[in-house]
Amino acid sequence: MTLLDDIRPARGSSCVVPPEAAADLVPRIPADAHKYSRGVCELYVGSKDYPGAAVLSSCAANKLACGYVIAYTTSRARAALRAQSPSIVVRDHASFAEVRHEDGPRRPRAVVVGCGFPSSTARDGLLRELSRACAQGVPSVSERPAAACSPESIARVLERSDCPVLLDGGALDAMGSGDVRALLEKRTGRTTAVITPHLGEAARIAQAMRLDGDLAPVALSQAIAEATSTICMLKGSDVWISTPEGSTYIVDAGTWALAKAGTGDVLAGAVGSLLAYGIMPLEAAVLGAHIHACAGRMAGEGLAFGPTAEDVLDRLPQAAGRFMRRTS
Ligand SMILES: NC(=O)C1=CN([C@@H]2O[C@H](COP(=O)(O)OP(=O)(O)OC[C@H]3O[C@@H](n4cnc5c(N)ncnc54)[C@H](OP(=O)(O)O)[C@@H]3O)[C@@H](O)[C@H]2O)[C@@H](O)CC1
Ligand SMILES: Nc1ncnc2c1ncn2[C@@H]1O[C@H](COP(=O)(O)OP(=O)(O)O)[C@@H](O)[C@H]1O
Repeated sequence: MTLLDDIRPARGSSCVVPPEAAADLVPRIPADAHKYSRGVCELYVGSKDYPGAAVLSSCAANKLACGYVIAYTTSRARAALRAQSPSIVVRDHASFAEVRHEDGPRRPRAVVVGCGFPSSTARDGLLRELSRACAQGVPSVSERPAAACSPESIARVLERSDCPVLLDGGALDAMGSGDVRALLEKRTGRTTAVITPHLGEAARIAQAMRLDGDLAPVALSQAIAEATSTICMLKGSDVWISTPEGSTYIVDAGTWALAKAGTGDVLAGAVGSLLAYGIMPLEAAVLGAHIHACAGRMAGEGLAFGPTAEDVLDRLPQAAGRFMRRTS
């Protein structure tokens, strides 16, 4: 039984989640909390071409509920993160697959993967670039563009992560792999994966899985959630959040101001943080979408052309606080 059960739509239908219902999901941090009890969020993000997505997603995770953020990323993103947010622990991209992820209280409680990994469209170009680079001398492992986002790499992330996993950006191309879908199907309850496609990524997933890509957003989100056994957060002017059981929750609190590069990376990190704190995947998706929408509205207040993703990122803590005040 969860708080959202009160408004759960019947299989195949949808409902709008009012901000009041989302506010009920905001956890109160206990007075005796410590950084590990609040949860470790690990992010395997960024690439040579998109270090910024690693910075935005990791900083977003650090601004919400979890107590400890570890970013596995490329050298440029590590340098940027050290400068912008020294409280985030940074490690080499390649070491994600090598390190023994801590057991006990220090174990990751959520993993975010794929923000800033090139999509299949972008990857075709990068692969050509890689072949050219290889002809001139092999690039360092951590900078190899295609390695991190291959279906095999995403499958390894799923196999190694006994915790909720959120897949975004280039990691979403792995939905086309039967092996990856088999691993996702084994995940239930707390470890159910969350995926965060925008409409373009959703169309690519639908094509790879032979679903009808022309469906309206609610039906498309439901079809993808059921076919991939995930909580699908389909991102557009609203966020359509569907469960593998076939219900869709709509967060319609956003603003055109969020239509700006990088705001999706902020959303991924924010939801990852809530998952790492221990909030169940559906609830984390709904609450994260509401906090993100509220941060977008706050950041856009009085601006003719809206804020940047960095502005939205900066408003996340206050946006979460607004939800708490709404209930008290
Ligand atoms: N600073 C950084 O490091 C940043 C890094 N980023 C990272 O870049 C990576 C690639 O992600 P991406 O979204 O930029 O490109 P991609 O996956 O190829 O899809 C784009 C194509 O999809 C289509 N499309 C249709 N509807 C759409 C919609 N509603 N919203 C968006 N697109 C829509 C449209 O095609 P069209 O329909 O026009 O043919 C469009 O050409 C990813 O890992 C991300 O994390 C970004 O976050 C930015 C900041
Ligand atoms: N017109 C809009 N109204 C409300 N929210 C929007 C609008 N356009 C985009 N968004 C939100 O902005 C975010 C964009 O995510 P995404 O396309 O993945 O961006 P990026 O990959 O550049 O980070 C999503 O959360 C989406 O719901």
